[in-house]
Amino acid sequence: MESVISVKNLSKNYGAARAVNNLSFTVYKGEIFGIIGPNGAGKTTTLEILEGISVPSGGEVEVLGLVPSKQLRELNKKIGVQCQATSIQKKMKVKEALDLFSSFYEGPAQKDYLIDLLGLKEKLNVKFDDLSGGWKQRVTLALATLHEPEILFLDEPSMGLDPSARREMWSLIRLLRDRGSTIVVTTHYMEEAEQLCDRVAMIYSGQLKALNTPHELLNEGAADCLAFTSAGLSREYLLSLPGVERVENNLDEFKVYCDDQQTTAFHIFTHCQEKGIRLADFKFEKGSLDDLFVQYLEKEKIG
Ligand SMILES: Nc1ncnc2c1ncn2[C@@H]1O[C@H](COP(=O)(O)OP(=O)(O)OP(=O)(O)O)[C@@H](O)[C@H]1O
Repeated sequence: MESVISVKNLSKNYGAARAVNNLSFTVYKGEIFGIIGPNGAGKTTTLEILEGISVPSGGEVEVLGLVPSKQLRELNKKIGVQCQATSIQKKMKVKEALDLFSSFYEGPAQKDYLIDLLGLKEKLNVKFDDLSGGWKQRVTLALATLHEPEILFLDEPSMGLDPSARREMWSLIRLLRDRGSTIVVTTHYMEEAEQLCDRVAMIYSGQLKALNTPHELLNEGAADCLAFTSAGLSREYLLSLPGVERVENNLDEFKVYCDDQQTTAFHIFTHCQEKGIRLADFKFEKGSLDDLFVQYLEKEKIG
């Protein structure tokens, strides 16, 4: 596999605060690489260093064989960065924005192709500010892709989109990947990481906590859970059962994360039978990346 981004022992300090702390990873050509983490984890800072917008405090970064902080002009010809919707003039029409951005690039910009691919034809004469959130994201995606970048950087590309617009956005991102771009994407949405990304780096407090395919991350670490409703069971009782790692509840709705669903279910059923406690909507659920993420955060708090 060809490496297109190499990050070794990267750190970034803001005064005494460490936004990124000894981070190392490699991104391979043609993959959708996700960076996930809670607010303040260091996702945007990492992305900005890769894009050459921010200078690292320590470590080594190479993007397509270039050092972003020193070779920005060359890098900008090869990478695409999705800008925030707020950075486009509100009154500018979609067509005008596409023309303006195309004029920044020397080579033949693939404007017409992108208009077709992203279905922008019907919106060309609409002012940017009159577009819905989903359409704004499509336009900023097109603007970042006009020069057929080798790597496309997307910071929270589906932030604020409804579930159907989010799915459409994923399809578009996959199309761009299938056309040959490598995609680096940050996200808060674990479902997005699970559905969209080929590999995912989980970061917390600027440090890498896990890096793998979503499937392997789940196999390695995510606890499965039992979900049910019961007015007669307490959180304390459930936490006292062997093999139970965590209990989430909202009034009488419970999620019990455990290492062996069968055994834990057996304990709960036996207890409820003996005490005459009613259980409803009992389900065996697979762990998700969301669950895995909460597990990491809880371990971190305890540690
Ligand atoms: N320009 C700056 N000056 C000082 N501190 C900063 C600056 N930019 C980021 N930070 C701090 O660095 C840490 C990482 O911020 P960053 O924006 O990279 O996190 P993030 O994972 O992208 O968060 P979010 O999901 O909220 O966007 C935070 O504690 C943040 O407050």
